[in-house]
Amino acid sequence: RIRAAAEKALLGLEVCCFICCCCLFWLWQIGHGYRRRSIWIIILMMMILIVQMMLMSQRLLLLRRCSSSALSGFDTGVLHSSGGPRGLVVAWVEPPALPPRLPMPASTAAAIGKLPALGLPPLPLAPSPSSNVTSESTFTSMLLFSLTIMATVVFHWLDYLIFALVLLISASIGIAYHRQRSSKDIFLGSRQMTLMPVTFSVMASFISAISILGTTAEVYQSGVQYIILGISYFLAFPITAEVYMPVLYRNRVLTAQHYLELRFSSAVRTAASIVFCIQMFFYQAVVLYASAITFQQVTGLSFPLTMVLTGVVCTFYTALGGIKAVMWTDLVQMIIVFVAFCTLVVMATMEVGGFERVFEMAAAGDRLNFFNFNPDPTVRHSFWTLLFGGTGMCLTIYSANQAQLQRYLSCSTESVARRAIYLQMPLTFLFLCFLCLAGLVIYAFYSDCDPLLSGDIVKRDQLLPALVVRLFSARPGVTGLFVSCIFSASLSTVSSGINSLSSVVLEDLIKPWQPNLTERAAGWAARVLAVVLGLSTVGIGFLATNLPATVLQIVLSLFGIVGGPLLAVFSLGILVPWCNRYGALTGLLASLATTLGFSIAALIDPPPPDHRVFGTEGCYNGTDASNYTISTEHYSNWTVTTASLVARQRPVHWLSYLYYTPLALLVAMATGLAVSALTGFNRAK
Ligand SMILES: O=C(O)CCCC[C@@H]1SC[C@@H]2NC(=O)N[C@@H]21
Repeated sequence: RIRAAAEKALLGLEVCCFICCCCLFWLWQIGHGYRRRSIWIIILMMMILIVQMMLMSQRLLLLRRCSSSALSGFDTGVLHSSGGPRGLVVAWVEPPALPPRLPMPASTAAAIGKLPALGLPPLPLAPSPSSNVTSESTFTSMLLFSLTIMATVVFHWLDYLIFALVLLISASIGIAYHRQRSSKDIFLGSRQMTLMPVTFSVMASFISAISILGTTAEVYQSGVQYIILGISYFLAFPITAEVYMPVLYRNRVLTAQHYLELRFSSAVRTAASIVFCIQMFFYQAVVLYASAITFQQVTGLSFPLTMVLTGVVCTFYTALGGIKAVMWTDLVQMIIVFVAFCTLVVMATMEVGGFERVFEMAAAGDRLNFFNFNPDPTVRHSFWTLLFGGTGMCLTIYSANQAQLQRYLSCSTESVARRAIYLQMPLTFLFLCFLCLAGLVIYAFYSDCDPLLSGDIVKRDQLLPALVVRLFSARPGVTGLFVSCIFSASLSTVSSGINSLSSVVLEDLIKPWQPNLTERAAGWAARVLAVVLGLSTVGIGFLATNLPATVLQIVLSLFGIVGGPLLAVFSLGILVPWCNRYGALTGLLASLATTLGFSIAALIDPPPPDHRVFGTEGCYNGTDASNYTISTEHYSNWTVTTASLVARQRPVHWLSYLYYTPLALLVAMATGLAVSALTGFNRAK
């Protein structure tokens, strides 16, 4: 313990010294004429520091595991130590396997067998030390959980190499584009961007660890019907390309909100900018959180460290290179994500017995449920909610979000922007198909023992990393590939988010009050803002540890609750020529109040989960049959509550979260038109 504390203190000291040196060096460089070589020195120092942090953090965790097993009286393994290249600890050897599983008592099996017939999820396993952690779902439990698995997962040098290469590529592109001077360069790449980077950047900006972890978890727990969302792409993207994008492009604005000032008033612009900032802040935080939990699970690095690492790397290249760096790194990162993820899915499919076996298991577990035509709007996912709600959700992302609109505005011509939207459409759909396949592979692997119920993981979002660790931890390079994929997906999203946030804060919130800001000063302000906003996002990311649902559902709800009203105000501007500034402002606020009201009501009185049955028969360790009795008692309360929820008349606030955007559109249109009529339509001054 003393050694661990000393190592920690040393690491802290090292990080502080490094940051101070970098700042001093940077200031000195600015004072003495900037030289490109100096950046490489900083990058090199950073790489050394990162590798050092990784090695030290692993050593710390092994030390901690060693001391905690000694303290708890369990002597579960043997720690082999030597002065090998990895530092203090070289290997952790597990004790002999537990005695074979005993058959489950017949009475217990019968009781458990009846549960699915009642439409209820199966029995959770007996409370074990790890499943106690499951129920906590707090930041502390995440840390505890990480401690239990960290020592068993050892990142091979090849994994580190792959990962370091990915980091190096992103950072170098940032450096290559560091010469952006004005805010127009930094935010719109001087309006010279070409088809390829724009296409991949449009795709990458909203495909992060959230889509990867969340979609796979969604398919695992509720089946493949989520793929219907892909059909909504074929509605939403053409609408974006033909209706929303041209209006914004032709107005030659620097931010999307600027259009709202031209069309309505500065008050509408300011209100919309604040709403956008709130949305993006929380979104970025969840993206960082999602990649950090994967990172922690696979590499063994601590959760706070991975949060800071992700945040710092993308803040660095965003602040340095502006949108050009962001878009070119997006291109590289998206290629890495695509290739790495598809390779992994195919490899995992082979590991679990091939495509046929995956689909067989999925069919047996009722996961091949493509079509649910139930028109009830309170059904979380049905064909209709996914199609219409999904179209609305995609429109909030692709038609009314500065992060995307910035990409269209940076194109050399309108036709490039339009072609980019159409080109990324099939690619995004293809990626969704791979995500759904990955969800089915997870199901095939865990169909007889749900890892959440068995206490192997603490959140559903950890299903995919858990599978990768189980299947590939012995194969050098594969886990590195997976982490690089998650990391690249998140870097591209967070960097786009930081760049768009700083553009909105500078152009829509600061410049109207400081109109005399010179171009050079604005360029520097943009960089400082990127650093401040990037680091603040890391701070907020720590709050994301207590989320009540999967990261995907949380973020898609956020897009509906906050992005829906934003889409509504753009739609009022573009589609409703009679709407005036009063109508637009009231429409925005009324729709925001409505979506917020619905979501708060759903949080207070949540709908019952619509998950399918999870397998547990394979998890029974059989050492103590009385565990089941304890669980049955514990479970009966839950059963009664859930059964009463299922039987209850479904209230309106159980509205599917995917319908928040259509709801916002309806409310904004109605109030916007009514208020415009009352205030004399466009005659109002
Ligand atoms: O991944 C994220 O950061 C947020 C989720 C955004 C969902 C959109 S819908 C279109 C595109 N396809 C996906 O699979 N994810 C994004």
